[in-house]
Amino acid sequence: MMIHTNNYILNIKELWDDVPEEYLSHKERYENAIKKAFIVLKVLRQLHTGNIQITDHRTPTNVYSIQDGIFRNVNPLLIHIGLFWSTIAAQASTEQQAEWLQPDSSMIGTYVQTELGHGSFIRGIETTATYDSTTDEFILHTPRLSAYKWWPGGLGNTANACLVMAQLYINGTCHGLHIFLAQIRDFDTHKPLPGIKVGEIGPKMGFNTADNGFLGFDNHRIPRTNMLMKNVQVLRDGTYVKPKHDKLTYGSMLLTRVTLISDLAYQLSKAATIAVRYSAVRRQSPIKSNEPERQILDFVSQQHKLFITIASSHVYRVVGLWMWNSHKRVTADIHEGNMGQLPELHALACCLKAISSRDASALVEQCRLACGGHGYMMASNLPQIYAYTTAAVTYEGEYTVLLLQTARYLVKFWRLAAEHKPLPQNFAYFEDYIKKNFEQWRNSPEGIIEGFKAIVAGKTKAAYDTLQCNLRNGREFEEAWNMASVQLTNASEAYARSLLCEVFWKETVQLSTKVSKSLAIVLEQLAELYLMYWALEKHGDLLLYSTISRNDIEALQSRYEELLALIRPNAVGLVDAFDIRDEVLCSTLGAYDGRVYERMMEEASKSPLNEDVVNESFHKYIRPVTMKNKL
Ligand SMILES: CCCCC/C=C\C/C=C\C/C=C\C/C=C\C/C=C\CC/C=C/C(=O)SCCNC(=O)CCNC(=O)[C@H](O)C(C)(C)COP(=O)(O)OP(=O)(O)OC[C@H]1O[C@@H](n2cnc3c(N)ncnc32)[C@H](O)[C@@H]1OP(=O)(O)O
Ligand SMILES: Cc1cc2nc3c(=O)[nH]c(=O)nc-3n(C[C@H](O)[C@H](O)[C@H](O)COP(=O)(O)OP(=O)(O)OC[C@H]3O[C@@H](n4cnc5c(N)ncnc54)[C@H](O)[C@@H]3O)c2cc1C
Repeated sequence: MMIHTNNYILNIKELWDDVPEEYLSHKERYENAIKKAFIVLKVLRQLHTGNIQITDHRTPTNVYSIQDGIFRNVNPLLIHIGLFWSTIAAQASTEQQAEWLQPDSSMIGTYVQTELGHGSFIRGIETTATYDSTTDEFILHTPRLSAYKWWPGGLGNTANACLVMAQLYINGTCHGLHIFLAQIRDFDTHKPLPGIKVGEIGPKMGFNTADNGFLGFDNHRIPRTNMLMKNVQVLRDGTYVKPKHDKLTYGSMLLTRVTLISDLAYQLSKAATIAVRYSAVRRQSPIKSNEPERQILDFVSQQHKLFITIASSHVYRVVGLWMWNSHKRVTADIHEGNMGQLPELHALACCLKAISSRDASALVEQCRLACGGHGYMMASNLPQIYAYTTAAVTYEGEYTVLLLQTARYLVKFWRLAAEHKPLPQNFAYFEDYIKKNFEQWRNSPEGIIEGFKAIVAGKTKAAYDTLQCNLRNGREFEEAWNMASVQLTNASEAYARSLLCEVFWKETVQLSTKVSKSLAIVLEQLAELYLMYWALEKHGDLLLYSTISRNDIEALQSRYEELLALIRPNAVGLVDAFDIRDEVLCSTLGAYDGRVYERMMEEASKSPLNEDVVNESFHKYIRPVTMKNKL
């Protein structure tokens, strides 16, 4: 059968709710989501086996975006598809993949790493996998409460298998963290297997359809061949064959951090679409008293809140793709046994994941606030997008923790520069900074990019000097590092921003040569707006570390305001171009037809509190008090 994926899915009636999910209980929400997840999984399997074929492209990307509308929250199988499968594909041996990655497999899996006691510091994970050579098995064990796995998506009720991160012990020696496939529920009855304690962790700020769970093992045995063995092996006699790089086990986190950048671009495009369309419909007060009320999008302060969101969505789309291509390149190198590019990829992924999630959650919230009171309604969908987006600041590596990883990388290059040793080309500006080879400030995108590099150099130097000073004062390295950590994270943040500006500007200039003149103008305006916005936000840093002057900053401010005016006529077109269907956007404020007030009234009529003209609580509780002396 030939189908158009979106139309096909849109026509599956059971996937679309009559009652908005906010009115369901915690349990009903999960059950509703799981019903839909398995309808979608069936479609994906049919696509995979060729039983249905598609007429549109970019599937499963299409399926991924349309699921937003289906779930309004999170697909409970997101981790099964996004992390369980992908980790097996990346870290299991060819034989294991052939066995486990069957399209009709009974396994529904999840990625089980975080514990009650440890999330960020994964070397502290306490779950153990001890090799028993007499039976050729690993024994998975949870030694204490803090070692209980806690958080994995889909673990609570859905998964019957999981990839578990545990400390590997062979003959009393700990070999560190490794990943094991463990069945946790019976495939047929779905009851937890003996020695497994599993359940759901309860309601959260968002992700309420993801049935995040807890898991404990009581000496649970799995075959030796269930350790993921592509990069590292345990042989039958207990011989441990080391990986080529000891962080290859962390590969799934690296991949998800890279993928997330694009996902956050998509979340930003949804928030921008809602807030810009609403701002074009909403009129509130005239600008001149004798004129009619104006669209709130005409207020320059409103443009300041929204156009940066449109621009940022493009930044993260472009940079997400750039990182995806780097990941592909580095992974190919790793296959060839060359690990040389891995540290750089890790450093970039860490700071870009941290900053993209922080930007995205701040900008989604800014869009919500820009919609005034109506943005506070669940029916606007902005609260859900915020709750989803802000979680990304924490999961897959907490914000500060990841920035500190990138700081290690920056400090290494600063040390080389300080010791006048050769530097790679992309850090040549460290040497320029040390030699005080400062460029004359230019009020242009290229000038701003240079300015941001000066900030990176200046902040890395400041952090490095503090570190050295702490060391000279007799502190141990780790303690000295902790004392400098505010400055270290500042340096990483600046590094991420300079990368975002440079990659976005260069890619936009390149793209502009391939599109129509009129489109090129708008794309360059957006890119320039992004750079100007951040130059103004960071003007204090530019004053400290670059050759910018007060006059330059004033000129930047004028150009920024000019750009807002230039973008204004195209604002609605720009968000329409994100091409997000109403069924996916799920917003009374952001629908394409602009019927905001009609949709709000229609949604309000779905409230169960409007089912009875007089709610029974009036008779039970209100009337006895208010009418007490009058009856
Ligand atoms: C229905 C249709 C669906 C269709 C779906 C289709 C597609 C979907 C696909 C994808 C989905 C897209 C997006 C996903 C969207 C949403 C996600 C949804 C849910 C969220 C799920 C969340 C999951 C999780 O959170 S899993 C748990 C994650 N946990 C963490 O991230 C922990 C963070 N901590 C760490 O990573 C580490 O502890 C640490 C901080 C890196 C420190 O590690 P440690 O071993 O202590 O190392 P150090 O001593 O600090 O450093 C030593 C040395 O190693 C280097 N290093 C560290 N890590 C790495 C690495 N990964 N790679 C390379 N090198 C590394 C480090 O730099 C240092 O080097 P140096 O000594 O030279 O400096
Ligand atoms: C919605 C959601 C979904 C998730 N899904 C999964 C999943 O599917 N599988 C899974 O395994 N896990 C999952 N997680 C867990 C997630 O990966 C962890 O919560 C995350 O890695 C952060 O760890 P933590 O909670 O231990 O925070 P902590 O590390 O306890 O952080 C608390 C504070 O301490 C600070 N801090 C910690 N260490 C340092 C340090 N070294 N230096 C400076 N400051 C530090 C942090 O900056 C932060 O401010 C999920 C979490 C959420 C919220």
